[in-house]
Amino acid sequence: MNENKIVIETNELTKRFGHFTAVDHITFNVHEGEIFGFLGANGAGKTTAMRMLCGLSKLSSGTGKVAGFDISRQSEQVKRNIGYMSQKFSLYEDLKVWENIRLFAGIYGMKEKEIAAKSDELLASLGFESERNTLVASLPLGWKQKLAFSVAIFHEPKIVFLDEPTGGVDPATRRQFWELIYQAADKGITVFVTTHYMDEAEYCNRVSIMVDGVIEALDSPSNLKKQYNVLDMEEVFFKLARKAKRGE
Ligand SMILES: Nc1ncnc2c1ncn2[C@@H]1O[C@H](COP(=O)(O)OP(=O)(O)OP(=O)(O)O)[C@@H](O)[C@H]1O
Repeated sequence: MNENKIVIETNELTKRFGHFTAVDHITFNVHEGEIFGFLGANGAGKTTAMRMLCGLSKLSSGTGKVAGFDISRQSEQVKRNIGYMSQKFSLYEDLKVWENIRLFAGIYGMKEKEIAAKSDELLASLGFESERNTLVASLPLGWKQKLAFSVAIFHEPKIVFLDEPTGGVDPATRRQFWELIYQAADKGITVFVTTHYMDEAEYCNRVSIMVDGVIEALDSPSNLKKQYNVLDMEEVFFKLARKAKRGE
């Protein structure tokens, strides 16, 4: 991680839907190569904030920069420099494994030759060589998640945004997924990840915890545990999230 280089910065970032303020003046920075956990209870505003950071949703007020580009005025450049994996899934179920890789790499403007060489490498590193021609629909969920993540970083973006990437799989499969996250961070890719699993929060360099649209806490897991005088992130989260009015 390079603490001298900021790759995500927001200043009073806000999103309103009518009279309801979903994201309420949030301000924070993320460093290059950092694994940044973006936590909050259901409805806290994580997805809404992430969509603004990815250039997918207009800000109501405030400012933000991602990979050096202004998220309001340069949203196209933002999109070209990031990877995104949504909780609802980014792969086409009715396409084969290699067709998905080629499709997404093509969207990001990669050349056929480069795609062919890198997809062989990718399938080998995932141990998926024999699944090249398998329809994604028939893969187990944990495999789909690994493939979706690998596709999201195939074009080597500066930052990858992961919205609850490991929902619905067992702890061992989630740990395998986190191995991929660490490998990406080692290559200098910044990882911005939302999760409801507190064991995953422990794996992050820093985490922020959102409550009702506001960032209530932001620090490393060890500092947060000290600050709240508890033994694990589950307890930190519980202390903060129980204040939430949303979702009651
Ligand atoms: N398009 C919309 N119109 C009106 N309200 C919305 C819209 N999108 C989100 N909201 C509201 O904004 C709040 C924040 O939603 P958001 O999906 O960002 O939360 P979240 O923290 O990602 O929750 P989850 O963990 O359940 O995904 C919720 O109260 C939600 O109902």
